[in-house]
Amino acid sequence: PPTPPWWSTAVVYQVYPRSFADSDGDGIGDLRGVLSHLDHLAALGVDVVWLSPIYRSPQDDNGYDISDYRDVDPVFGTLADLDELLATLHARGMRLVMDLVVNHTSDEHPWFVESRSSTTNPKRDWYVWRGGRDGGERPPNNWGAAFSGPAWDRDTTTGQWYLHLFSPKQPDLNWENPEVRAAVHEMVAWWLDRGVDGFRMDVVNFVSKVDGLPDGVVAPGALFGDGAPHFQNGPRLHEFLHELHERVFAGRPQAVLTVGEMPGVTVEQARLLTDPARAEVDMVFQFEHVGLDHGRDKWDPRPLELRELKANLARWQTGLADVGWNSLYWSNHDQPRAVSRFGDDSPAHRVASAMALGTVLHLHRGTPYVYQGEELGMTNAVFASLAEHRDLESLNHHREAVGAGADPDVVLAALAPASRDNARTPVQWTPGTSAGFSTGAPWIGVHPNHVDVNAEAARADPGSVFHHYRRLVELRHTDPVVTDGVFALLLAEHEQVWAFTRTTPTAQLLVVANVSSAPVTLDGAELAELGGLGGEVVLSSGPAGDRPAQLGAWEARVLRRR
Ligand SMILES: O=C(CO[C@H]1O[C@H](CO)[C@@H](O)[C@H](O)[C@H]1O)[C@@H](O)[C@H](O)[C@H](O)CO
Repeated sequence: PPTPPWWSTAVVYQVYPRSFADSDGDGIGDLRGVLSHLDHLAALGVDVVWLSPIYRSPQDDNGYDISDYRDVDPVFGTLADLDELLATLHARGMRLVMDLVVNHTSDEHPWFVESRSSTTNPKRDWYVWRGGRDGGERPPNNWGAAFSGPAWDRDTTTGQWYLHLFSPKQPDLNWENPEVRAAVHEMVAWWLDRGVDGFRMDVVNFVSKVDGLPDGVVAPGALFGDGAPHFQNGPRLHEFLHELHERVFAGRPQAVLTVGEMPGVTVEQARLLTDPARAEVDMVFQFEHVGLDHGRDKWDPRPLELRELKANLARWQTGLADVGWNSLYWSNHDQPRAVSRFGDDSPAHRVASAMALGTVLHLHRGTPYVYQGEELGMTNAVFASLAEHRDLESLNHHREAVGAGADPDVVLAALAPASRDNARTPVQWTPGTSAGFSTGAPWIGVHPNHVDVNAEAARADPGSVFHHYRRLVELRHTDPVVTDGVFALLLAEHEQVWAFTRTTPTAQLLVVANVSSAPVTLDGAELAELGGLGGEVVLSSGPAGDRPAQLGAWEARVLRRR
């Protein structure tokens, strides 16, 4: 059988540089800050660092708006710092995955500066320009942007409209133009020549838009049409990804990891996108499981049903069992903190629930991604005012909702569980000032619970979330069942227990976790379905001792069956 790709046994750690560690006291994390904490990552045992954008950027969307792809923004450091980080990671046997943001650039990127300068500029067609409706007075279609408002802005220079699925300072590139794709290929090759080991591709399934850019459906009460059906997973996506693979990744000395961030991608599409025979991407970030607690939208929460969550991840497991590969994540810089959203972040259950969530996710089949601070059980922010928020998505939503007549306090309350700022508070290294993140004033508030929740305390406590995650990483590195075992969900209807097996021809692991804050006793039928709770305990977050049918609150066990 073909040798499995290196990343099939890897665990990826996501660094959001702005909030990881600040080395120069300006209150903003930077590359030397990452360098100064590599011991932490090495102790955790992770194999790959995914670095959110550090490129030159006006920072309208914290770096996801790039004005120079081949340089590092001074707020994060220099190219030399990045080269040093890359060399140091490699020397420690770790790899570096960069963020590739090429659905759009910054409006301050020279490409766009040229493109907007005149309708005859050679780079005009590098972006998506249209005349507009009603003699140019109204946008070309009714699409809304991801960060509120219309997806089009009218440019004063030529009076034409340009498309921006995100902020007006993030104009979409026109991937229909082969010059654009060639420029992207060259830039990606430039980074690979510098030795980077892969790319997380930002909203890469948005690059192919449907011809004619038709209007979207306007949901009841919505201000704009939903353009997603016309720009997600578009008609030429597979072609563009395969071309990028063939032109840039194929035949490289280093085996490159590629993961496509793909809101709206389905299992069926992922079977094609991640099929090695099709040479498109290695894995995708799907969004279904991080949308189960959304009502109308992310600001309209609805209760999360465990059965739905289990069933969703199981569907991706079985869907990619014979072809392709899954990525596994609870959170990232766009999602609330895992323990607050899926666990119980009260002092009584924070540690156990963080461990249980880590256990069930890391024992699924696929490549796990750990978001900075998840290994410490960091929790959602506790902002008391709008002034403490920083993320344009949250601030724009508040302005738009209040502008449409909503009560400001009600909207502020809706930000609390869902805002991306929850993931962006500084990493808590110590119980000291600013949690050891910076000697200056942090760009966003440090969580007050850092006095207890911090890396220093976690590293010193063998029973901490940190050491549980370290053991999960170790298990993935040492036990082939974790990478290869066929997944089978058990007790699918149980409202508290998440149980499944991973089976190879010669071995089997049973994973069983109580993902609730109340103890649970399994009845005879349930125990029978599990084949009992016996077996060698490979990993457990609960108290030792033989309790054949009980699981404490948030208790997780990994048992070797054979
Ligand atoms: O799907 C995306 C794309 O995110 C990527 O693309 C965005 C634009 O580059 C960027 O803001 C994000 O940080 C990056 O991860 C998010 O916008 C998501 O829908 C939203 O944040 C959930 O509320």
